[in-house]
Amino acid sequence: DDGKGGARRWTLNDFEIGRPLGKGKFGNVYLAREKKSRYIIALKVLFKKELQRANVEHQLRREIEIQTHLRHRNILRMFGYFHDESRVYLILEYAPGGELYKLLTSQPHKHFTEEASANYIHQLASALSYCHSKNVLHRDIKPENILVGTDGEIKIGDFGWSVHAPSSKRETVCGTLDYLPPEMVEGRAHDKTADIWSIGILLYEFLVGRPPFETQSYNSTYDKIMRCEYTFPEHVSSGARDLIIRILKKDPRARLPLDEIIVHPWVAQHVPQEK
Ligand SMILES: COCCOc1ccc2cc1OCC(=O)N(C)CCCNCc1c[nH]c3ncnc(c13)N2
Repeated sequence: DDGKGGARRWTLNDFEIGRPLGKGKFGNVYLAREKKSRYIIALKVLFKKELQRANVEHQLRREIEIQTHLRHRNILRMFGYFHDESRVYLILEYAPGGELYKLLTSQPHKHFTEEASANYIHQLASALSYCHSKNVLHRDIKPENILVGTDGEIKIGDFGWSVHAPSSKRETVCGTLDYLPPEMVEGRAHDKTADIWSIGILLYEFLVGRPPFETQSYNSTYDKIMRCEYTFPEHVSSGARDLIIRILKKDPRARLPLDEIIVHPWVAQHVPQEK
């Protein structure tokens, strides 16, 4: 053991496995406790066969490399990993609040208050600003990948698609288009401004309860994203509309930069500034 805890050789024997926290694409996440320290963690178990079948081992290596080096209160820590003959295990910070989208759908009106939304966006923008300062893009920011820690702070979790900037990686866009900016929908080159777009989508979804371009079909969502066409329900305040309009610009260079999102008047009025 190198005493740093990060580089030591962990094995499954070092942990007591608790209840499942959720089922993912390539494996499940379990509550677990490291036996010696009694430290509670989340253990994500991935099956090597599944990873090989989907040809994502390189992506997982990149994700482990990235996430083990990121340190930010709003980014889910990855303390380390190990593997046996059939599985890869990720040792992760445990987020007791679970998935943010479950919190969103359990709200009485299916959307967060303006105060909660402003605090979440402030935390997301500072986490992304930190990632961008390390030249890391996230590229897959959606409520399913955001977890809730103790006393309600949020943690960006799944880094399944993060890459180093700039990138024109044309990974097959599986799943929803809702969070992708026009340049990624068209598979063109994208950079850090793609993450800024998805923060605008998330802010709209926190306030309204659904993403702005959601429709019944892939094609009509595609068209609305390309036309940047969306409307606000009347309960959304003018301050929140102003911020969203300044973020959801089709031209990536016109989008409000992260450090201006953090100090936007609508955010500042809801977030205690000493953070
Ligand atoms: C390649 O993988 C990279 C890391 O991906 C993840 C890290 C941590 C995760 C989930 C991750 O991916 C998504 C996923 O597997 N699910 C959808 C399963 C259930 C969601 N989590 C439930 C959950 C509740 N309290 C938690 N505290 C910490 N981590 C959690 C959770 N989940």
